[in-house]
Amino acid sequence: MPSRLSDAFRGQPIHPQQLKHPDFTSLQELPDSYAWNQRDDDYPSGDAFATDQSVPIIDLNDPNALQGIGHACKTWGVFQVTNHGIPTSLLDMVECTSRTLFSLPVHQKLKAARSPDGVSGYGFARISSFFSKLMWSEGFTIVGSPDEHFRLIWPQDYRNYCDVIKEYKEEMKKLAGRLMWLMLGSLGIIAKQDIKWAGPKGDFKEASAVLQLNYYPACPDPDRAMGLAAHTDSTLLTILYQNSTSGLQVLKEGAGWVTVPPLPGGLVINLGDLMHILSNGSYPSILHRARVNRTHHRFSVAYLYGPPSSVKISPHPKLLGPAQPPLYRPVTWNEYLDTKAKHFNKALSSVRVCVPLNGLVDVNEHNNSVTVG
Ligand SMILES: C=C1C[C@]23C[C@@]1(O)CC[C@H]2[C@@]12CCC[C@@](C)(C(=O)O1)[C@H]2[C@@H]3C(=O)O
Ligand SMILES: O=C(O)CCC(=O)C(=O)O
Ligand SMILES: [Fe+2]
Repeated sequence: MPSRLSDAFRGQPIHPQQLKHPDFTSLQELPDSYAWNQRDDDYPSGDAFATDQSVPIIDLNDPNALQGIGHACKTWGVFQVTNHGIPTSLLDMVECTSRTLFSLPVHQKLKAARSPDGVSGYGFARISSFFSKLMWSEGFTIVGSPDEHFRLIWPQDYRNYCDVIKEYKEEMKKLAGRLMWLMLGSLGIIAKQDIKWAGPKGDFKEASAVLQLNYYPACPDPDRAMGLAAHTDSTLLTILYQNSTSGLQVLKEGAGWVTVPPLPGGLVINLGDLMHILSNGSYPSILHRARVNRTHHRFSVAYLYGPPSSVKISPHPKLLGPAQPPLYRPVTWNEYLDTKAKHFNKALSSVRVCVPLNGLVDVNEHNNSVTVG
């Protein structure tokens, strides 16, 4: 099992045909390979339902933010934050970098193409291989430093772009650490020593992260196209910046697909599968997708946040008891990414512990170490 994030997909290369990239600007109508039918997506499709429910908005300066976050995590698995401390100028600069990158001619972007078994670089979303139709989007994944790839794209002036990305990642890391403590606090986990990997200062210094730049070109037939198909993130949490064009939708039980409207200066926080595991199933990971727009391009930037590569995430001992056995076996982020690359939306159930009728807890698949009587 590879231990570095950049090697996560060595065993699951993407088929070369899925790496070909069209020039979206030259397409006047939607090619059949991009036209989705309901059966191409496993989940309820069509327009977002008319609903009066909306994703919670939490003001991080509010003294009641912790309670609000706890409620949002339990009932939604997603919320938006304001007063998060990330300067608007930095959000603008990242959007501008992304806009400049995706506006380049395809042959230029392909100089930094993601390799079939790699994580970093330009290409389709990793989940594309699970769908028979193509997604109306382009992505650029950054693991560690963007230098190597940006130098291939902008040989003269890559440094300024790299600096923007580095600053953005640093600011996101601080915010993610803060959100981690709020989420953990809302679960009743408050002591620094309860999460060893938070480090001596409790700043989650060794945490891992991946930055994903997404671009959704304007689309001649948006109702039949799909920007990014329904998925949960494999992360602990994801901090998503979206520009002023809406497109993000989340699936809420009882309400269907709910659009998450862009909030000026706001950021969307998605709970990922690892947080679901850590909370022993009490916080859901949110199923979400991105739709596209007839006249407007859309950009989003996802900061995908997980534990240090060597750390196994498991249901937190503070949440367990005789009546609350662990529902999931321990996994590192890399092991989970490998499982996700094989099983996609069945990944969570494939790391779920089987609870037989005799009350003994056993674990399925690769792990044979946990038996709780
Ligand atoms: C660390 C990762 C999470 C991610 C797969 C990846 O290796 C790098 C890209 C991430 C992303 C972004 C778009 C949606 C997603 C499902 C995908 O296909 O690639 C996520 C992956 C994930 O969270 O599992
Ligand atoms: O573009 C969006 O709104 C969603 C992006 C996303 O889900 C992701 O990058 O994981
Ligand atoms: Fe996502």
